[in-house]
Amino acid sequence: MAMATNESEEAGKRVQYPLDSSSYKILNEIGEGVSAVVYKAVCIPMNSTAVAIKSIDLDRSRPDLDDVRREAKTLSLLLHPNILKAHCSFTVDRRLWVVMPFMAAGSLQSIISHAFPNGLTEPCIAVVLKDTLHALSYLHAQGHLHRDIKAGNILVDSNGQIKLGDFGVSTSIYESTCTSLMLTDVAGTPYWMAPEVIHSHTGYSLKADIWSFGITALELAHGRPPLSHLPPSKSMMLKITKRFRFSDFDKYRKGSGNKFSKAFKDMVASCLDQDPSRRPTADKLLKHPFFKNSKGSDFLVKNVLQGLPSVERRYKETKANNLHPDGDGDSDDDPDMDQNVVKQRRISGWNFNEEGLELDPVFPNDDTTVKEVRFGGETVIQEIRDSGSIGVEKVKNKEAMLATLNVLKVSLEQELWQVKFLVNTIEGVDTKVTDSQDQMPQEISRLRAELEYERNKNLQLELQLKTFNYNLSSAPNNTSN
Ligand SMILES: Nc1ncnc2c1ncn2[C@@H]1O[C@H](COP(=O)(O)OP(=O)(O)OP(=O)(O)O)[C@@H](O)[C@H]1O
Repeated sequence: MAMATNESEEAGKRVQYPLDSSSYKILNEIGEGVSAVVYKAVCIPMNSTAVAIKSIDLDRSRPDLDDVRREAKTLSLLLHPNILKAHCSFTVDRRLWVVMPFMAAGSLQSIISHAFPNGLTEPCIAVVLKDTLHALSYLHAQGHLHRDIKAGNILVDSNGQIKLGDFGVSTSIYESTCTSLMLTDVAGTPYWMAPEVIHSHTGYSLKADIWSFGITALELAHGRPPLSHLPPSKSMMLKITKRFRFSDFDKYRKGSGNKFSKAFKDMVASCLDQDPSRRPTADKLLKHPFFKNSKGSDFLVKNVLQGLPSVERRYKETKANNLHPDGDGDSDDDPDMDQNVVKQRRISGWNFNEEGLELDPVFPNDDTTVKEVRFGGETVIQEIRDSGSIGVEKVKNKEAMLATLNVLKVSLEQELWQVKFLVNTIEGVDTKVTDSQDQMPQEISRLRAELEYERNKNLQLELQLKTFNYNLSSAPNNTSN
């Protein structure tokens, strides 16, 4: 496939980056997406300038090829200091190489997951989000939706400069076949998707980016997006069936009620309005009091980037941790990582956290003979190891608890299925995606079975959510709207 672009502009001058792979020397792997690997490399004929190369597997992303073309086209037309513009792109065997400026600190997602697991402070969030809004305001003025706003797509360079990247699913409302400037296809990453993108019969428009922007604000504040403890399909369901309220997410972190300023909460809440027409535009958000005293990029360097390991080192550590969650990863020279590992090894059980709809790890204290399970602040199961008996204590609101636990059960079953699928894939058991004609029927029936499985689970889930919502609305002290 012949597909090559060369669009780089530096300091007002057009700079031609070479369109052949031999001009680049790959140094390290620094990230990976669904069907792409990102490398740090140098461009040899350009005084060995550092670049990032996103190498997209065209076979694995075949259905997304239009996205790839769209990304190249979109980027070639945009020029803004807060938008990451590719230097060039060309094909290498069955892969598309997109050569980009190297953003030395990597993505905000990689930064928070490594160094700020509980989120950034508000002044740091304001710096990041303000520049993201500048990029969004420009994009929207050009009639473009980004459609994948999230911390993983906000990149930072060593000077603390912020750039919005990854235009894989972005699109122009003017290219849409609808006359009402509305789109109808589902694109983006589930946790950050606006409800109308998932569900609406009437389509969605620029305000879908504003929803994702609000979710990104929460992601930066908490270290992860809301509902991310659920598998993606379920987070979508919850978003559709239950109004998402900022206060819901605020409860996730114990004692965090006063953690955020009124201005921050107000700004996020306005982005997360279920009604897209009531969400502010990017331009209006820029005038919000939350951004009034926003600091500059130096502040980010001092408070976030200083002391941060390189993006390649962070990626290596994350990969090692994912491969060896029991701590056999490459952590020899990092005491913080060792501590983490010790913690992970010492988890003795899980407590169900009703408010967060998730499991909290239990760290054993040395003389524990009693292992308890708590629900809604109450001990409901006490295991006394000496006698070997398990006692079920007070169970308040049994039905609601059962419905919630059933939702959790389905979630765990799905995760178990995903783990099995991964194990099979790694072991090479009948899960290889293949192009070969004679293996296609086998592949189709496998996919059919997978689809059937997902459909059944979703049906089950819908039923459970109905019961759950019914129980909530019929509870005597119900205050939800
Ligand atoms: N230009 C760049 N400079 C430095 N690091 C980069 C650059 N582009 C990407 N990265 C790193 O690579 C990681 C993966 O990027 P990529 O765009 O492939 O995936 P993603 O956006 O996280 O996932 P996906 O696009 O599949 O949803 C990023 O999180 C970031 O840390």
